[in-house]
Amino acid sequence: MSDLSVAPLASAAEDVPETVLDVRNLAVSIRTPDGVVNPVKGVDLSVRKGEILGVVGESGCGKSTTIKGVLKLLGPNSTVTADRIELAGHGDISGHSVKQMRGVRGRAVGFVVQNPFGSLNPIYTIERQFYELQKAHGTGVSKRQSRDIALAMLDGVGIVRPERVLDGYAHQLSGGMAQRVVIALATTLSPPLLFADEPTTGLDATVQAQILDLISGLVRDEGRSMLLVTHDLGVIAQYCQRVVVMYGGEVVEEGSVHDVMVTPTHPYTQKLIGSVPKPGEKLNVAR
Ligand SMILES: Nc1ncnc2c1ncn2[C@@H]1O[C@H](COP(=O)(O)OP(=O)(O)OP(=O)(O)O)[C@@H](O)[C@H]1O
Repeated sequence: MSDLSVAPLASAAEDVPETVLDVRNLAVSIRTPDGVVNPVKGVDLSVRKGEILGVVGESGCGKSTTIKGVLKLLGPNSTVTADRIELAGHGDISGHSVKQMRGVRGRAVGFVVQNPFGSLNPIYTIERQFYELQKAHGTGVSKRQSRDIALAMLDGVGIVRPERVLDGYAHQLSGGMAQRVVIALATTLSPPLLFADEPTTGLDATVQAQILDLISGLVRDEGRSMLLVTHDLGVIAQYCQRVVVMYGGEVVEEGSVHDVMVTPTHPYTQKLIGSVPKPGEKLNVAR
């Protein structure tokens, strides 16, 4: 994606939207055999109700570590600190244990990862993965009910003949289908907030657009909010209302997509925007 035409601004009715996630001064340090690294250094960000907040920046700038830090998905060799992480309906979750966070993920925050095959269990049928999710959250849903819910969820993410997918395994799915299944799983318990970390990496351009249309529809049509991590400014321009630009583990710029794209103030953002080829621009291609 390289089209930088900007998505419409939020309507006047959304002038003072509720904040569903407010992260203040998030920092992550990771102990490695070569010493301690600090990939996230005091990040502030907030997601408002009904919006898609884009987090953009070059590879290695700390985007994934930021969201994994919020969700406590980093390994035991990491330390996550924050002044606060306010999640609507849950208060400040910055002090939550890993166990408490298991109750938050799935129910309060759905997570769509970069590689769907990494989050699907290779030895369980897809049906069982839906049921395990219900069990893990103690919903009391029976196997039969879980199957019916799963069929509806798969249908909702555009999977034709969902019963075939339910009875099969992850390795039988294409990348795009697997990501649809992950999206269905991530939204089964109706979390009001979704995190999507480069959800279309490795998919071809047509499928990328289908998946992004699907997840943005889940926000637009179902009143959710989303934090969307990407390195692609075209995706930010097309799908997000506000954007946070990260560089070297810090937020260097934040604002409406329109303002940041049209009048970027930070030199890194200016370079990032300047590096996107414009339609009709002559490219220097080596022969
Ligand atoms: N477990 C780890 N051990 C050592 N370094 C790590 C670890 N996890 C992350 N890092 C480092 O932290 C930095 C930020 O990584 P992160 O994956 O958050 O970047 P990113 O912006 O999401 O990049 P990408 O777009 O490539 O996914 C990188 O320099 C990475 O090498």
